[in-house]
Amino acid sequence: MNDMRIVERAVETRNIKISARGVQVHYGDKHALRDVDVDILDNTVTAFIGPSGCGKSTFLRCLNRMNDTVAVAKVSGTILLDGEDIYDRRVDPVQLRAKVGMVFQKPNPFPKSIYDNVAYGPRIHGLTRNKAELDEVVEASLRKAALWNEVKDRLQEGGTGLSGGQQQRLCIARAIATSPEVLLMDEPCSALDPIATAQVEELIDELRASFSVVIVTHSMQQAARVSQRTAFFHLGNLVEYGETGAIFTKPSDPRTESYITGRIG
Ligand SMILES: Nc1ncnc2c1ncn2[C@@H]1O[C@H](COP(=O)(O)OP(=O)(O)OP(=O)(O)O)[C@@H](O)[C@H]1O
Repeated sequence: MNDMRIVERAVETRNIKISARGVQVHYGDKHALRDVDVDILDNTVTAFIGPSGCGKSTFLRCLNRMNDTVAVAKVSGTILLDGEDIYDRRVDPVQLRAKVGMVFQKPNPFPKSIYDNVAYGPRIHGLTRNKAELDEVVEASLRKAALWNEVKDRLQEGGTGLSGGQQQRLCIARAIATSPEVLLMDEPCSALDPIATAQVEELIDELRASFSVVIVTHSMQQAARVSQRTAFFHLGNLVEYGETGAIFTKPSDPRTESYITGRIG
């Protein structure tokens, strides 16, 4: 019986990709995030939900040190990626962001060709040795992002000339071209129509085979459709975290229940 418990614990430990403890964020005097503890699992889609201003994006941005770029932001606590402290002085945030990629709310392709958008990360991180290898990475990333068939004959055309949904898939291809271990998505479908949204949701489900995906969403239907784990934030606190099905069907905190039934929002 004891042996059994040891085996179960070992499996759980191996599956933790990011472990956050006591994370606090201040923007000047504003205490935006309070004492957040959470373990994010590998090969899992984790959704962050909660009312506007509750700190979802703030916490997401802690996970690849994007808050470093906000002068007034002060982050404390511990965040481990595979057991390594990402806020350790020796960690280069640019290298970290290649491992923990990010896709933003509004598609933001660079004013470069479709090819160069995807090749950008592998080039700056020196991930390929020659043009043939780079071509392979570009093609593989565009295929994973379900965009290859639509753009393969116009790779030298500008990325900004694509439709909104295609641009967002191009940004996903750009983010996955550096072979990240975690992909952070901040409301990735909010600028997309229902068809493009469905394509990106399908893609998210496929991407979890390769890495851990964390998505901030205002849509509870989307959280229920794409995620296996859900974290509910309220007024800077992580109120409840667990299996998505359980959070939506039998939340344990009354604040979660009020939010998912539409009483607070
Ligand atoms: N750069 C900033 N400077 C000052 N305050 C900020 C900054 N970014 C966020 N905040 C504040 O921190 C709190 C949390 O914001 P955050 O963007 O994380 O919330 P959110 O849950 O993602 O909201 P939304 O769903 O509206 O995007 C809010 O009160 C917000 O006003």
